[in-house]
Amino acid sequence: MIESLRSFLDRVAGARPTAEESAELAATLDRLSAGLADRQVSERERLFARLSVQGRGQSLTPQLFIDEQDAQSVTGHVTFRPYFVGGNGAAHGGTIPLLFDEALGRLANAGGRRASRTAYLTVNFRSIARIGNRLTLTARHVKEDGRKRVISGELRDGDLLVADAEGLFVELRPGQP
Ligand SMILES: CCCCCCCC(=O)SCCNC(=O)CCNC(=O)[C@H](O)C(C)(C)COP(=O)(O)OP(=O)(O)OC[C@H]1O[C@@H](n2cnc3c(N)ncnc32)[C@H](O)[C@@H]1OP(=O)(O)O
Repeated sequence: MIESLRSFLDRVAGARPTAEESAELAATLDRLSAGLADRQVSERERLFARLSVQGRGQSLTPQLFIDEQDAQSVTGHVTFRPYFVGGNGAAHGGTIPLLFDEALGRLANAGGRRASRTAYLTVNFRSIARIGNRLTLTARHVKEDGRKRVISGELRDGDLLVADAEGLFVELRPGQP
């Protein structure tokens, strides 16, 4: 279902429907939304945003496929689809930190470590992330100091460095949301 939603969003991003077609589509979408009105459940019960599902079952985030992961590092790949275009064939700048937050956050909480949240995330944009290109993401656990975990990451298009990032993740205290 989420994959169909992603494909639809890609088609919307690439299309220029007529006013009449837009109105028809809007009516169809409103009908689909109404169909889910009776199926609203708590966050825990939803399919959306689950770590166990590839791409987290979430249409918001660029779909990150994990190739290898242990407690110290993660390697994966991602292709920014048409939905993520910012302009001129490049992914929207905001989607790169989104991807890093997802990847670095996963690693920060991997290996039996207790749950943490992003305190800061610094991203350097080195070259554009081209829509449709398969990019490689690597992240590694740099250091740990009490509740603080520093994780770094790189996004590459072949040998070309697209972006690099550093995040601080702070372990949550019991009861901290
Ligand atoms: C597994 C799922 C994959 C996806 C994961 C994605 C993760 C996320 O995106 S989480 C959502 C985004 N992040 C948030 O919403 C976090 C909002 N902020 C908070 O909740 C809190 O500020 C939080 C938890 C980060 C830190 O607060 P708190 O627990 O009170 O820590 P606090 O006592 O202030 O600081 C702890 C240490 O971290 C340091 N620190 C905290 N924030 C920062 C910061 N922004 N920069 C530098 N240092 C910081 C403090 O200086 C302190 O250091 P020390 O122990 O050496 O004195």
